[in-house]
Amino acid sequence: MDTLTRLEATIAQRLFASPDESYVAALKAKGLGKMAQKVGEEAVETVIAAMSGSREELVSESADLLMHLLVLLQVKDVPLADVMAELDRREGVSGLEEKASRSE
Ligand SMILES: N=c1c2ncn([C@@H]3O[C@H](COP(=O)(O)OP(=O)(O)OP(=O)(O)O)[C@@H](O)[C@H]3O)c2ncn1[C@@H]1O[C@H](COP(=O)(O)O)[C@@H](O)[C@H]1O
Repeated sequence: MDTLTRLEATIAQRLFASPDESYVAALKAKGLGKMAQKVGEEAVETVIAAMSGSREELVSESADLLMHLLVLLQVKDVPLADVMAELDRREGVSGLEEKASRSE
């Protein structure tokens, strides 16, 4: 099982833990608005790290971003597999476009 899939399963469990014991449960208790806001904040921090931070900061902020995105997807009942399928679909589409442009 890959890291994101494992983390998705952990988050699914922790959403029902006590907010006193779990960051994920505490975030959920703050509501959808706060969960969405965190994705925005972590995205901005990732951009700042890319523009003016170290490689280490970029890795760390990217991890925060992916983790908070997984929380948001989970509470919106969107499995990570659906996002992966969309990426696979695009890869297929762009592969076809590439083939078509080569045969022109
Ligand atoms: N990967 C993470 C992870 N990445 C970041 N964070 C938390 O995300 C928060 C982000 O920090 P911020 O300074 O942006 O947020 P904050 O200090 O809480 O401030 P606010 O803006 O929310 O008020 C920190 O509190 C980190 O501890 C994470 N918390 C948990 N996980 C994973 O989620 C699993 C479940 O965690 P629990 O729910 O705590 O059991 C863990 O096993 C980990 O694998």
